[in-house]
Amino acid sequence: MKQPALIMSDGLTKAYGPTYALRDLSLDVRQGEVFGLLGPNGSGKTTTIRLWLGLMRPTRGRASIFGLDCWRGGLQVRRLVSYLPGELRMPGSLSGLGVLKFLSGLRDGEGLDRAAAIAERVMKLDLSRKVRKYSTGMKQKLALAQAFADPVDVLILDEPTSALDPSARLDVMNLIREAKAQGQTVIFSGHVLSEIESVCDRVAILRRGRLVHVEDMHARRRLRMVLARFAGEPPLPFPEELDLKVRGTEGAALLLEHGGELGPLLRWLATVPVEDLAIGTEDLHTLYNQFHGPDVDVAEDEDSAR
Ligand SMILES: Nc1ncnc2c1ncn2[C@@H]1O[C@H](COP(=O)(O)OP(=O)(O)OP(=O)(O)O)[C@@H](O)[C@H]1O
Repeated sequence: MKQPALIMSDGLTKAYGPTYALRDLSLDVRQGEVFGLLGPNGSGKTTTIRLWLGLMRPTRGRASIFGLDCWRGGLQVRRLVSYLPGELRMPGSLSGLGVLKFLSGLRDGEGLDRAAAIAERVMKLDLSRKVRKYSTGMKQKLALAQAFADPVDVLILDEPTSALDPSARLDVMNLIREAKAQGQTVIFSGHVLSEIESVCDRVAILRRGRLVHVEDMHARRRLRMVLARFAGEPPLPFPEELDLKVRGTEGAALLLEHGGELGPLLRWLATVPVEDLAIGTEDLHTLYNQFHGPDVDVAEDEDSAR
């Protein structure tokens, strides 16, 4: 069953003079899902997040979260949502624990024990050290510990792993899975496709301020790519019940997309003259490259805001 929409955006637009940072975003995020925002630098991810948090006023359109208008109800929205900004500023004179006390104090101290536990046990931080002596990655870990501990239903994380080493990245993916298991909705932006692939329920791809694609990752994980070289002509048309489509050719082989069950496909393959066969999955890179690969013509996006 589809979850109800938690965040609704309708024609959401932000322009700076003649430049669109975001244009006509109509997109819903459902309650309880892990939602990824993907796109190259400057594609509008942070703008989307800041509009959803009511940190800036839309030029046109609107967004709501929990039914509250994100801009007019911004203060309330920010009480209900935990936000990890892409650029962190922390008072360097405080210790790690001091920062957690300060941040959790904004929510009446709730979440401090959990934040300290995540920071020490998962992120392996020394909370007695002054934050000015923390590395960039350590500061990001500290802020993440607080974000995951906040007693809220929604987490919005702007590039949460940008400064982290590979093992800390895995820890963050596990914390996102735990958050989802507890019923929280998690939205995060990023550039590491494998991370997004591993945890997201759905992914939105942005290009130059426009939403160009939304992918259901569950359907994608079920999708199989079949590379088959047939003796003679390929046995077209394929039986309808197989859910098999031709994606293209690779040399003498056909590249097929298969969305159905494996059993019927294998049984059918045993009845046709296949000379060579490979079955695999398709990673998110292939999809991303359809919108951002070297062959993509972006000239059609070059509109002015006026
Ligand atoms: N204050 C501003 N004034 C003018 N243009 C801005 C301003 N803030 C953002 N922009 C522009 O809006 C566009 C979208 O920026 P945004 O920060 O949303 O991108 P992003 O996808 O988050 O990028 P990154 O991956 O680098 O964080 C960019 O072209 C950027 O230059």
